[in-house]
This record gives sequence, structure tokens and C-alpha cells, in this order.
Amino acid sequence: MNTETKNARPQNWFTGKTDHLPSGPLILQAYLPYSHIPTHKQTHKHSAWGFNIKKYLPSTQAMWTKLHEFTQQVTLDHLRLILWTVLGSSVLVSLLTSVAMMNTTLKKIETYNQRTELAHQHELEYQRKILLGNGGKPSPLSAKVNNLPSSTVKKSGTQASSPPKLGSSIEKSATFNEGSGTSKVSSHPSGFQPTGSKKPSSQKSSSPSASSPSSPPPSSSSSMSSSPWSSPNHPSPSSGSNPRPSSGSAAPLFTPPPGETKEQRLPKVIIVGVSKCGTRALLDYLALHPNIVTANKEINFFTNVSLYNKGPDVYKSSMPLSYSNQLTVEKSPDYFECEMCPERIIAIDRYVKLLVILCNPVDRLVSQYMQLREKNDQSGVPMSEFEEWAVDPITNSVKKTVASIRTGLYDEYLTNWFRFFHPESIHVIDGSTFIKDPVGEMRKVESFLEIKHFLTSEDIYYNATKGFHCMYSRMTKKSHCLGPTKGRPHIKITVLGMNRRRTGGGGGEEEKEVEEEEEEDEAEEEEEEEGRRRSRSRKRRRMRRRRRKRRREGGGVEGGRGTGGGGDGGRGGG
Ligand SMILES: Nc1ncnc2c1ncn2[C@@H]1O[C@H](COP(=O)(O)OS(=O)(=O)O)[C@@H](OP(=O)(O)O)[C@H]1O
Repeated sequence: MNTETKNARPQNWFTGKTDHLPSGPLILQAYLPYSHIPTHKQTHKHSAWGFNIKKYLPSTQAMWTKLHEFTQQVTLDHLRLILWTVLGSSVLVSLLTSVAMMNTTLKKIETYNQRTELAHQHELEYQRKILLGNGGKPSPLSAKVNNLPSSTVKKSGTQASSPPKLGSSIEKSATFNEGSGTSKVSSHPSGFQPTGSKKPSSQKSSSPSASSPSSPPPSSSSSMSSSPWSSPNHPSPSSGSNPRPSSGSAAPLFTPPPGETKEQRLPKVIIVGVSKCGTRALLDYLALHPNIVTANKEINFFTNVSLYNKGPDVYKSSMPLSYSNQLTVEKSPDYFECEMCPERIIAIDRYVKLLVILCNPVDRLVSQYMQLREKNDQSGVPMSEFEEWAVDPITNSVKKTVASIRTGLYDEYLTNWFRFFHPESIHVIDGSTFIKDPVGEMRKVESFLEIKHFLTSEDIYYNATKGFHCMYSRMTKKSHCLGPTKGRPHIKITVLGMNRRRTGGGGGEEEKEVEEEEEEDEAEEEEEEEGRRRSRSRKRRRMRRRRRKRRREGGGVEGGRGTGGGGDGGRGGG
């Protein structure tokens, strides 16, 4: 490389002349502060930097001058522009980074949800298998779940496309045995055999009327036919014998999961209405099932805003103790008309199952009226007559403003429930069928709740004295009927298209007689009506004959009047 090429320098940035600087950091020179630049006095032959600075000084000075001028020309606007550009680009960069991070997180959540849902489904299937004893066939789901990391195999909070099965509350370890002993029997040493003296808390809470002072306690003197505590199938509890044929079986009715202690749990099933349609009977029948525990009181958690605002722990604290292989059931029929209740319930547990019992709205109204009248009588303020209370005398139609009457507008309220709940999550019971055939209806309920078919006519039996069905608990070996506030005699009403006669329980002789009487009444009414119709038509025929006679007699007069011979006149003449 020759010397010229070596020393050749590009044009000076500021002077425009080509400088011949020695090789070295030119940029360094540009940034040297003025104070470091040697003065003319200092610059003799060689500077402190080891080269003849004098030779280059004019151009360097010019450069610095230019730089100085340039910096003075840079306005505040330029600085702002630079600042905003820097800021903007950094914001953009951080935004892009966050979006990328969010995407990754969302993907992770999605994968997690898919996995947990799969695990959840698998667990439900497994539990159903245990509960319904449908063989130990491996599920196609299990293969998928087995491939999942163990951390993901836990109960999911993700929404399924359709509601999951209620067995979700029942853990894998749970085993439950039917009294008949036909199903798989657990060999768990702690499986308890309930005795009459030891009542599980689940049952304790379920039947207030059993211990209610108003209910007659079981007594040894009560005869099967006269006492509401007895039935043909159920001897008096004091007799101590279990009427169930399988009572001799060693199989326990219920086995708690090994090593588990009872705890309070949120309800998995809620009876949301309708009041006076048999909600108490439904709750108490359910309590006879070993896999059910019931909250005795109507909690009204979702209708009571101040209670609701305290959160689900307060709700849970009102629940009875249960094992994980039991379903907690609550009943608060006032939820039915509460507009916010479906939303509130779903916010606490979207998988909860609902039971609704509907009955003839007029029967329901009369039942409510009877209750109100009894209360009013007790408080010394007599209640007005039913007709007065329920019917507007001016319009002669029902008073829709009366809350008790509004409760009967089932479609209005049910529409709201179905807005929030999948139809598979709501089971509607026909109240009138429920009174006649509670065992049949309870079987449907058991299927809906996916619990073992346990209740039979030995658990729920008709009691002629009570006029309704009563209960025998195989767990406590005790019988009870609902108290005197349930199954009151009703007044006979003659409004609302009703002339109702009250029937109590199902399938009894009494009911048949009443039905026959009703049929006879109807037949008589029809005969009377037929008679009236015949006499009316006789009357009409007579009238027609008279008219024809008059026309014949008066035909000449009309014609003589010269009316132009209208149709009638012409026909008359004919
Ligand atoms: N087994 C049995 N025993 C007694 N009563 C029975 C039974 N099954 C259904 N019913 C009917 O239930 C009606 C009371 O309904 P509820 O329990 O829903 O009333 S409440 O809302 O809890 O007050 C009650 O109404 P009333 O007869 O007016 O008392 C009965 O018609």
C-alpha cells in the first residue's frame, strides 16, 4: 500500500476540504473539548499528540466552529421530535412484547382448560361407574387422561357444553352399597351400620316434622291403622323391626369414603320451588337416600341480598355435614319468583342441579290461602274470604297483583330460569303425580341426580290417616309423616272455575270414592244440561211454528199493503 493511499482522508465534514490527518481516531478529535485543543503558543513543531497539529489546526478549528453553529441551530422542536421518536418506538416495542406474551399465556390457558375438562369428564365417568355399577370397562377417555401430566388431573372449573353429571361431587374412593346387597359391597372396615339410636347428621337435619312438637311422636300404642306413624308396610318404629326384607343383610346402606371426615359443602342440588306444591315432601323423601344430605331450614341465601353479599362461605356454613360421596340438597321455594336468583346461583356453582315442583296453580293458591288464614287466625286478625281475597269484584278476574297469585304464573318465572340454566340442569316434577305416586317420581329424581335407585314403596308409603304418604328411614329405622302444617284440609271454593274436592294421598279407597262422586256429579250436570238443551230446542220449534202461522195468516195483509213483495212476503205466500 503506498503512502498516499494510506494517508488519504475523506473530505472534512465541516470544511469540505480533504484533510491529511495522520491515521488515528478522527471521531475522537471531533469530540475533544475546546480546552484540550492546543493554542498557537503551545503548538510549535509537534503537539503533545505527537504530530504537527499546527498543520491541521485551522481546519479542526473550523470544524468545531461549525459544530458549535450547528448545535445553536438545533431548535427545541428538533429535540422534541427526537424525544417523541425514541419514546414512541419504545412504547411500540413494549406493546408488541406484551401482545406476544399475552398470546402465549392464552394458549397455555386454553391447553390447560382442555386438559382439565378432559380429566373432569373422565372423573365423572369413573364416578358414575361406581354409583351405577355399570361394570369396570375402561373408558375411552381414560386413555387420553392417562397421558396427561398429573398436575392437570383435578376438578375443573371450566364450563362444559352441557352440564356435567352430579357425580362430580363423589370422589373416586367412594363406595356405596344398596341395602339389598345385590351391588358391590365395600370391605372398608369403618363402614358403619346405622342403628336406630345413632342417627347420621344427614338424616338428623332432614325431617323437622319428625321432632316437631306438633307431630305425634311414635308410640308403642299406636296402631297401624290409626296412627300416622304406621302403615301396612311399616310397623310402629317402637316395634323395632325393620320391614325391609333385606334388613337381615349385612351390607351397610352407606359407607363413607375411607379416612374421610364429614364437612360442610355447598349444595349440589337446590329445590327452587314452587312453594305449596310439595317441596317439603320432596326434600324429606330425598333425605331418605343414603347419598343425600339435606339442609333442614330454608336458607333463602339467594333472595336475601345482605346474606348473599357475605359470600358463599356463609352459605356453606348453613349446610349440614356430609361426606364427599353425598349430595347436599337445599330447598328455598322463594327462589322461584326471584328474578336475580338464577344468575346468583350460577355465579356460585354453574353445575348445580335444580328441582322444581309444579302443581295446579289454583290448588297451590288455596293451599297458600289456608296457611295465611291459619296465621291470621292465630294473630287475631281474621282473613277475608277466599273469593274476596283472590278475585276482583269489578272485573271478576283474579287479582294478578296479589303476590301469592303471581306465583302461579309459572311460565313467566320458568322462562327466567331457563335463560340461565341448561334444560338438562332443571328437573320439573308434576305436583299432582308426585302426591299420587311419589315413589315413581322419586325414581325419576334419582335418575336426574345420577344417584342409585334406592327409594321404594317401603321408604315412602301411603298413610290413610294422614291422607298423604309418610316416610320410613332405613338409616334411622324411624317413620315420620310431614307435620300438621302440611296436608291441611282445604276449603271448597266455587270461583276460578273450580268446585274442587280435596284428595289426599295416592291410590286410596277414599280417593276412588271421591273420583266416582265427581264423575256422578258431572254425569248429572250433563243430563241436566241435555234436558235444558232439549227444552230449548222444543221452545225454538214452537216459536218457528207460531211465526209460520202468523205469516200465513198475515200474508194477504202484507200483499195488500203493496210493499213490493219482499223475500219474506214471497216465501210467506208460497
Ligand atoms: N307427603 C305429603 N304430606 C303432606 N303434604 C304433602 C305431601 N306430599 C305433597 N304434599 C303437598 O305439599 C303441600 C305443601 O307444599 P310445600 O311443602 O311446598 O309447602 S311450603 O312451600 O314448604 O310451605 C301440601 O299442601 P297443603 O295440603 O295445603 O298443606 C300438600 O298438598
